[in-house]
Amino acid sequence: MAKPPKPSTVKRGTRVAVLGAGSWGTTFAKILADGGADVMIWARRPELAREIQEAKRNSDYLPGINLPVSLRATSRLDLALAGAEQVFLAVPSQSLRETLAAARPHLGANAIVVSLMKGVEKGTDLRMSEVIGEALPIPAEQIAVVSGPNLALEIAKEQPTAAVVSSTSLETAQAVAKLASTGYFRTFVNTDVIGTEFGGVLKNLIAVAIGIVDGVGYGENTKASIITRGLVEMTDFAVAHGAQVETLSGLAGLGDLIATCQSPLSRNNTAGRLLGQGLSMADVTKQMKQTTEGFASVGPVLELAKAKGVDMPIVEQVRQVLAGTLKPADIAPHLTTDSDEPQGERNLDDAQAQGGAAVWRSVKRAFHQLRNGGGSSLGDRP
Ligand SMILES: NC(=O)c1ccc[n+]([C@@H]2O[C@H](COP(=O)([O-])OP(=O)(O)OC[C@H]3O[C@@H](n4cnc5c(N)ncnc54)[C@H](O)[C@@H]3O)[C@@H](O)[C@H]2O)c1
Ligand SMILES: O=P(O)(O)OC[C@H](O)CO
Repeated sequence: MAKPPKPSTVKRGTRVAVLGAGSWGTTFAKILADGGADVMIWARRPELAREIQEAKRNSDYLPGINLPVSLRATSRLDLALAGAEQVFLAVPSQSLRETLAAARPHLGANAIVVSLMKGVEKGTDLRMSEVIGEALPIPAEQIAVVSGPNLALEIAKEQPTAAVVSSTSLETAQAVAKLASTGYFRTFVNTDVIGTEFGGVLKNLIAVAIGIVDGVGYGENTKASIITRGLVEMTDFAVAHGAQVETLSGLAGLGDLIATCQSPLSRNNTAGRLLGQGLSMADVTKQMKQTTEGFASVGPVLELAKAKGVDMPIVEQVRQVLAGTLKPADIAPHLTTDSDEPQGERNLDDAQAQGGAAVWRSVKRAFHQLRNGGGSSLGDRP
């Protein structure tokens, strides 16, 4: 068990709101309350708000977890948002826009708005911070995102972990990180919002692939190959969209990839396993009681990849399994390439051709830094 949190007096009592009382919203509300903030969580369903407010429990999403006595809950957005200096969003990605439309009239002009979500909006292909920027009249400097190896139930049990808070404004990232830190939850900061968000989105898709091969009955070699090649896919994609290479090897990339691919607690991993066992996408969706972001993200991610000419064989095969056009057992033999010619493992020449000189320079810079043991100016830092 982690040491009890020692909240700093500076942040004690800061008013914050958490919108969304599923597994991650409730767990994050606990982190913030344990860190000393004055937290009100908004649940869409009044009966859930009542359970959290009165019993300090969320039995559907976090069975067996006692929530902090200081945590308050409501099903009224106006009450949740009144006076909130920081607002944390943890609804399913596809419902963010409607949640923001309802929240907008009650939001303070200076409030920092933080996405805890790991999805891309269908139809617009926008990241969550981009949806927030479109839907709310606030500058990018007031928007932040949190990502990392953060399986909610483990954290709710106070098993220690870490995360990254990212904002184009380092000051904003630090203000959020200060509130969202407690004895069992350590937050780092960076300014690479693109890399931090895409890390969380993309690892979900690789975790679905891992679940699929697990469900088929393949072993550790297959999974290790997919994780390793998956990280290459994630990195190529994110860098082509402007991310820093080092973010993808940090908590929001590799860290989250490991956690999600290894854990049966992961919904994406679990959903993949059901697919691998032969269930259709429709049956898996019916069976999953919680949000499986990977299913909704696969289309938008492949569209974004196509726009930048990035090859994503693993994600493409996940799409085919979801569509029912590829047998789960056939996912592994196709992992590397359509070509009969052997390729260099990192396919840097491909990355150069696909992503252009900027990608190539970025990759070379990261390797140079690694070889020289140098730190990165933009990687996760305390
Ligand atoms: N659970 C985790 O371990 C975890 C960790 C990190 C990030 N995330 C991310 O957090 C986000 C939320 O995930 P979660 O695990 O809390 O999901 P969840 O399924 O546990 O909970 C989602 C909550 O949103 C509510 N909801 C559903 N539709 C809604 C709508 N239209 N409007 C408002 N509320 C609605 C649900 O009632 C539920 O309370 C996802 O993007 C997920 O990737 C989850
Ligand atoms: O349960 P998943 O698959 O949505 O993953 C939860 C978190 O994103 C893990 O960091």
